[in-house]
Amino acid sequence: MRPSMIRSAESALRRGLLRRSYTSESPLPERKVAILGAAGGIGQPLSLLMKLNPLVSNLALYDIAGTPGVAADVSHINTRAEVAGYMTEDQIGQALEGSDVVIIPAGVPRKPGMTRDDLFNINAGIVKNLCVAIAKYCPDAVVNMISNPVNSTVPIASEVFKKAGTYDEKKLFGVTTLDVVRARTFFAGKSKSPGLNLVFTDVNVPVVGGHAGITILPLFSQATPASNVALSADEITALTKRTQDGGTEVVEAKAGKGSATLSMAYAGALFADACLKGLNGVPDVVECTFVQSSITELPFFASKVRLGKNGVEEVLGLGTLSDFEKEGLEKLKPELKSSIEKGIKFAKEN
Ligand SMILES: NC(=O)c1ccc[n+]([C@@H]2O[C@H](COP(=O)([O-])OP(=O)(O)OC[C@H]3O[C@@H](n4cnc5c(N)ncnc54)[C@H](O)[C@@H]3O)[C@@H](O)[C@H]2O)c1
Ligand SMILES: O=C(O)C[C@H](O)C(=O)O
Repeated sequence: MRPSMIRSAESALRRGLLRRSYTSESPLPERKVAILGAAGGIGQPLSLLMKLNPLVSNLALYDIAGTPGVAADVSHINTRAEVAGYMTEDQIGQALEGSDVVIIPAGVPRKPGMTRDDLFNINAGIVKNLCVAIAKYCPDAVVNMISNPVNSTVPIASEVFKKAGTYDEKKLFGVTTLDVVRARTFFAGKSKSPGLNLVFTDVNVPVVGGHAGITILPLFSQATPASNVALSADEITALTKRTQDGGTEVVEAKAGKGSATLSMAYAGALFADACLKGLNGVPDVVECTFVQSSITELPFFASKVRLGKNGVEEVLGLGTLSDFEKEGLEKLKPELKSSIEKGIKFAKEN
């Protein structure tokens, strides 16, 4: 199908989304999306948002607890996707079989005072087992890894897939979209300053590196639309720090009740939608994401990536960096390298 046909079908469906159900006459391709960890804080709103996405024809919701209720609830929404819930481990094969995209928000979230790396001991094993099942039941699927620490869970997944002989570096993505969403919001928030008038939904800011503390490097020098008033060095430093600490800001505000769930579900849905568009042949779909990369000396790195019919079509370069960003890039490398190596070591030894 031509990309223009897909775009107009999508737009027609979006316009009618809340008024009528999808009919089988639509030219959109069949696409199955599986969410692993679907009954959790992220999983539930993400399941809702994927049910609203007209590109999804089948939605498989898997969790070790609570999925029947979430699946029954979401399934009553009159949109295209057929919903099925799966709970016990012997059902994971049914959940995964035929999936085009698998989204993984399974695992424990942070509490105040913890780093994302403190989640490694529990989440590494969860992610490893889920990836073993993906390699077995849907080896060709595009994988969107949300579970933290992303800087290590993506390398774990790559090693599991290598061991199984199914690794395709074009199909494994660490989801860093929430960093981009935050950078956009905080940058556009500057419109409250005299002389700036940025519309939140028009703003874009690339965020590169990884997904933890200083490894999150927003490139405000490349923000679009460019503001007509240069931000001061102090303002850029403050915006950068707020983006890097965005997760911690939410963890502290939730005071022991978890980390970002609603904004993450929004970000996860945006990224999955971009992957589906790429698979469907829509041209010029570009998102920042943590992938196998050769744009720095590190084997995995988040940068702008062009998405296509086979997943990654092109890993785009970093562009021109300011001196402040160059310094941030050098500072983040040791931490990111050690998180990547920790994940690889775990997967090799377990
Ligand atoms: N990438 C990001 O930007 C980002 C943002 C926010 C949160 N996160 C991470 O996402 C993860 C989930 O966060 P949350 O707030 O939804 O946590 P949560 O505790 O609310 O939900 C996690 C869900 O995973 C399920 N689960 C646990 N083990 C499982 C398994 N083996 N198979 C299937 N499901 C399993 C649990 O039953 C639970 O429903 C955390 O690791 C968190 O740090 C990442
Ligand atoms: O901060 C966390 O622990 C969750 C997530 O990685 C986030 O950025 O919100």
